[in-house]
Amino acid sequence: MASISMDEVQKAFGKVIAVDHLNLDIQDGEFFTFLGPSGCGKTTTLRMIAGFYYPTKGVVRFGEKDMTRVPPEKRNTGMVFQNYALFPHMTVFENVAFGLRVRKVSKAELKERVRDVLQKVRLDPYAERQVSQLSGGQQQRVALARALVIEPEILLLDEPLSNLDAKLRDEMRSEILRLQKEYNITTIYVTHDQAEALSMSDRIAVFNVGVCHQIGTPSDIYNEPANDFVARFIGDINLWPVTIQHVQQDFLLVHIQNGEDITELTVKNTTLPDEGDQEKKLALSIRPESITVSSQERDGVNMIKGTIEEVHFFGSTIHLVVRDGELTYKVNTLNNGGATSFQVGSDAWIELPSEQMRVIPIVSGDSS
Ligand SMILES: Nc1ncnc2c1ncn2[C@@H]1O[C@H](COP(=O)(O)OP(=O)(O)OP(=O)(O)O)[C@@H](O)[C@H]1O
Repeated sequence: MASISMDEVQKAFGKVIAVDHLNLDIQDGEFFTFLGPSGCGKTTTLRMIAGFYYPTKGVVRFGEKDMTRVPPEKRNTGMVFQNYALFPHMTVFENVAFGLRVRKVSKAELKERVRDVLQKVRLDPYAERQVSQLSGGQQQRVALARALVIEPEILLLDEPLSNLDAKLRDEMRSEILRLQKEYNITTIYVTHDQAEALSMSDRIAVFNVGVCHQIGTPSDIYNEPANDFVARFIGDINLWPVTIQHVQQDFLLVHIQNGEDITELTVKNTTLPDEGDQEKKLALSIRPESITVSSQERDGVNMIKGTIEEVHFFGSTIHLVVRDGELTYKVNTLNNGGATSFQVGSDAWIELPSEQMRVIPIVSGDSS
């Protein structure tokens, strides 16, 4: 096993800065995900860890060892590529054995190690099949077996499930997690799929345009997004430009513009961003499931009367859009029977709990 650190890493391709000022510490045995939209620098970062690219600036370490300019074959990393990169006309056995032959492992040991890993990925009955005769999911398992057979210290997975249909993807997610725990191997997983990242990872790094915006556990990232980019990229969210009117010991008084009017809300003080970030433009954020809704009149702090504009029925949950003047609120509520009283055009009382709202810096130039 190995820990990985990246210290002030930059990678430039000519004038394109693919990754900048990257600082990461990945623990031994951790399942760590790089998440972000297309072109944000995830693959470039993974390739710097694999050694396919060397950084333009900064240092990459495995444990205490400086690996910045060590070639890939001397790194002991196993990589699974998006398109699997298998040899289609070779058998499953030969594909998996390839890395061991390159490493001049004895015949007997090779046979044993390939058989063992094929069993672990549940492909032993297919050892003599040609790869071109396998399904997508089976090919994915061959790619995993090929990466694992060399007993790497670090497993690198680049969007490994993106070519599979939804059902197979679910199956392979569990399979990858099972193997990762069984081998107890430090794993880096690249994806643009937030559900995949949230459900699989110990920790996630969220990237956009070459910059890492936040590193944290799935619940940190979801519940306490560092800025509007992270908030918007992960899950659904209500976001409005906000001004802070008054800071009290426990509470902030904030204003959001509602057409010509102002909506005044009370927010728990602990959600104020760090001092440096308070210089930036700020947004108020709250998840749709954190807003409570009733079709009965209610009183209370941060209670808003609105009109239901949209109702989307999902079975276990109901998603509403509630309008008050120029502002709309996305509200997700559990279907507990009574929820059928939510009709388009009828009144609704929504409450924005003060401890569920966060004031976050706007970094993406768009807070709508
Ligand atoms: N070999 C290269 N030469 C020039 N530019 C590159 C090269 N590789 C990547 N880039 C650029 O660097 C940026 C980051 O690319 P990267 O492949 O790391 O993104 P990504 O997040 O993995 O995207 P995707 O999910 O689409 O694979 C992009 O702007 C890309 O065009």
